[in-house]
Amino acid sequence: MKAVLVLNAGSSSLKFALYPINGEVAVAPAVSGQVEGIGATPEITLKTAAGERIHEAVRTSGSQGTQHRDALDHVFQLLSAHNPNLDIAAAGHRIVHGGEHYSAPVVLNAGLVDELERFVPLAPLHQPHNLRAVRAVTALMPSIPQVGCFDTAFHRTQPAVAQAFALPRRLSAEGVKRYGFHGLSYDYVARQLPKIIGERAQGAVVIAHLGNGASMCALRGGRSMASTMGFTAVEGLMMGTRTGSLDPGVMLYLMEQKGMDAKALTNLLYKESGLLGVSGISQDMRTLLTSDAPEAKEAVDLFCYRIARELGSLAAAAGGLDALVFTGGIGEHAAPVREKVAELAAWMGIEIDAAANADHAQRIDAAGSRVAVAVVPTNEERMIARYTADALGL
Ligand SMILES: Nc1ncnc2c1ncn2[C@@H]1O[C@H](COP(=O)(O)OP(=O)(O)O)[C@@H](O)[C@H]1O
Ligand SMILES: CC(=O)OP(=O)(O)O
Ligand SMILES: [Mg+2]
Repeated sequence: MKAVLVLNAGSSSLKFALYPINGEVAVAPAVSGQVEGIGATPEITLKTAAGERIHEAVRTSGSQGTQHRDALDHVFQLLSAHNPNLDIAAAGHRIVHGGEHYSAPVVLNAGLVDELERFVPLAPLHQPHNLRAVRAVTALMPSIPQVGCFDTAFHRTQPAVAQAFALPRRLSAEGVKRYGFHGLSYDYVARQLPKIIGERAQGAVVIAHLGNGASMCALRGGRSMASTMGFTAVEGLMMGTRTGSLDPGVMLYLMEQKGMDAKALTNLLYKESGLLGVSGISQDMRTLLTSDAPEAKEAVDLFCYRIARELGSLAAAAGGLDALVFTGGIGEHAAPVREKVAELAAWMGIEIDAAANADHAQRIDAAGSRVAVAVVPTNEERMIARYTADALGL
């Protein structure tokens, strides 16, 4: 079987897939799986080409970086053990930050990978793992071409005003501006929408990508108009372990009054905050939704409140609201989160059907809802496979 290998390293997950190619990329992967729970207790799930399901713990310890590395080794081990006849023609990678210059998928080489290393400080939970995956493939299969697909690319259609910070011009000229992330996910979901919400897909749409990393995107005519994430993937919504938007004055206070340096602040903003920090219990929405602790409820309530607040802001950027779409691990699976957001956004004409929501149905809006509400499972891997094949002319 000739196939494209897709690797998607998220902050808490490593998703992978093998898409057969036979003239064109298959719609469904022959083999797929993910390591979940990186940062806590990672477990790998693999669906083999024979339909067998393998689920096991990833032997690892230590930091998130070590866990990502062990997860990647485990993926390669399982893939080669279960696919002896595999012919990998190319590899496609999710690369979270492409900066100003990479607004389309690119064929990677060693020099380019070194250049993309510059963005590690702007995406410390992702970029190192994305680039490690590229280097690991080079070491194992030096002759296969590799393509990088950027999370930031989809947002380059945003008007200049949506990408600007109110900073002095010299900093904006250096590229200190809002980039936006989760673009592969928004791209995939936007392409599904016409089938699900009809012509409203061309109107004012807000997609909420709620995973361990979480952001929202306003779209018009299927193109990105604004996003909650900015220069880095820490702006915007509250996330699993990230603060989301924070009064910059808090950082000045922490530096001046508490003597915190950049490293300590990075840890605080990216790793110790969000659902984990507020609950003091877990970064995992599943754990919080089943906990009786009041701190767990407070964390979930804040998470939903922030989404509802940003929804108002993004509707302003899109010039209205015809549809709200949920995706990502939490968006696809956490009915109570969707319910709470809908309740807070009822004033915008959003009303959901409780039974459809509990079933995670594709359309969850109630009959009288002015705004269409949908749940669309994302598929960043499919997007990467397609971009990789296109970039290489496979
Ligand atoms: N059944 C579920 N109910 C509630 N939350 C879930 C469920 N399944 C997954 N999640 C949440 O989804 C998050 C992971 O989302 P995902 O999009 O896969 O993460 P990443 O941002 O690492 O790509 C987990 O942290 C978990 O909180
Ligand atoms: C950009 C980002 O936060 O990605 P993820 O949700 O996969 O962690
Ligand atoms: Mg993700």
